[in-house]
Amino acid sequence: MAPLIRVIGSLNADMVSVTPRFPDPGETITASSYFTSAGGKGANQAVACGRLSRAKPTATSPSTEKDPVRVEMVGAVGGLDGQFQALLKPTLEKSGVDVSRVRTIHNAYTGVAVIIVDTSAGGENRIFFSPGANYTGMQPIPEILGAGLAAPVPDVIVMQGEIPVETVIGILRNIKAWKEENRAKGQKGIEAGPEVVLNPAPAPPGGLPDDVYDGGVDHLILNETEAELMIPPTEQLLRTVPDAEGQSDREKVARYFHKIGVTYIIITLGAKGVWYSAADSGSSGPADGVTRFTNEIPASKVEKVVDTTAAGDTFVGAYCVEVARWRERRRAAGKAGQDLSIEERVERYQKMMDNTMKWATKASARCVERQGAMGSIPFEDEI
Ligand SMILES: Nc1ncnc2c1ncn2[C@@H]1O[C@H](COP(=O)(O)OP(=O)(O)OP(=O)(O)O)[C@@H](O)[C@H]1O
Repeated sequence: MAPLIRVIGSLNADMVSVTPRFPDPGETITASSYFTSAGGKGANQAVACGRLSRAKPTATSPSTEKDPVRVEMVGAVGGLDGQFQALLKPTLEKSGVDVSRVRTIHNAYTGVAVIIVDTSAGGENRIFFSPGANYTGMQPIPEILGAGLAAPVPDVIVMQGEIPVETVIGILRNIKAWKEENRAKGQKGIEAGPEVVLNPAPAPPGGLPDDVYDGGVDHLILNETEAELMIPPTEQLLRTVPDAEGQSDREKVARYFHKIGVTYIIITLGAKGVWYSAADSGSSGPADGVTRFTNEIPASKVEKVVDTTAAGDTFVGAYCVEVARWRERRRAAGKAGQDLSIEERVERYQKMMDNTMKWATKASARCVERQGAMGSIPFEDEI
């Protein structure tokens, strides 16, 4: 059975008005164009996972993959509008995403991002996000908190910050408790539970409580702004990781999150590329006993930067597809490779991480060459 990725997050309708300038207070100006599109960080990342594990369907060949990575979306939409049926469902399904776990909240609206693009300011935008069902339908009730581990338990769980932070925390604590129980029963490595990828965008002010990370988050993907917002003030940070004194910002971030239990910390650097730090942190880490390794991978070459929206979501999707495939390979290998020396395992994991970063930077480079958000996310055969 192909590996399963479950994305738990937001679904939005993006309403985009393109204008020659932003209106002043009290002023009405006529937009030069308007369009709607499917959006939301959750839905974008689900679409990225779906597309980046499939070839683009064509009229003669609707699906070219026999057993591609399975992708599920968990989220909530409103019943007071037709946005899900008209906009989100068709796009998600055409990208290979199973939407049967998306709930409809009858007395709510689907989340909306009203986006104004100012053509005189080089396409700069202003965004007004109304969460709607992403909040009312994703409150931390037992059904939602159990969504991560609902059968069949996925290989990879992905979350972002556009649903209530209490829900994100509750889901992470449930996963952590479940994995701890499994480990106590002697289950190790991929048997102990899913890999959790957290992309805290937007970053919750003050970050998340420290206890959710160890066993709750295996992979943390942040851009530079989010990295800054997710760590405590320096004085407090240095109490947790005194050896980060005098280190660069990214080193501080990595040392801090490794210390509180995260195995992979990935900081995306926009046009500069990406930096990562990987460390041993138990069974889901590179390998028991492995020391830490870091690397910076430059951004992939771009013909012309057209629109960087959704570059981060494309990166996350590409990364998650690779994590799902690592697990598939590990499952297929069984006990093979377990007798490697620590040096051999480090070399193997470093190669795997570098290849994953190169693939994810290539995928996000294709996205920035195209106009739009969800529509600009490429399929696997377009990389
Ligand atoms: N101008 C660019 N040229 C090439 N690659 C880019 C460019 N901008 C972004 N990327 C790629 O996309 C990845 C993610 O970009 P970035 O760090 O801007 O994330 P982000 O802030 O989450 O993005 P966004 O919020 O715009 O979706 C980068 O690591 C890089 O590989």
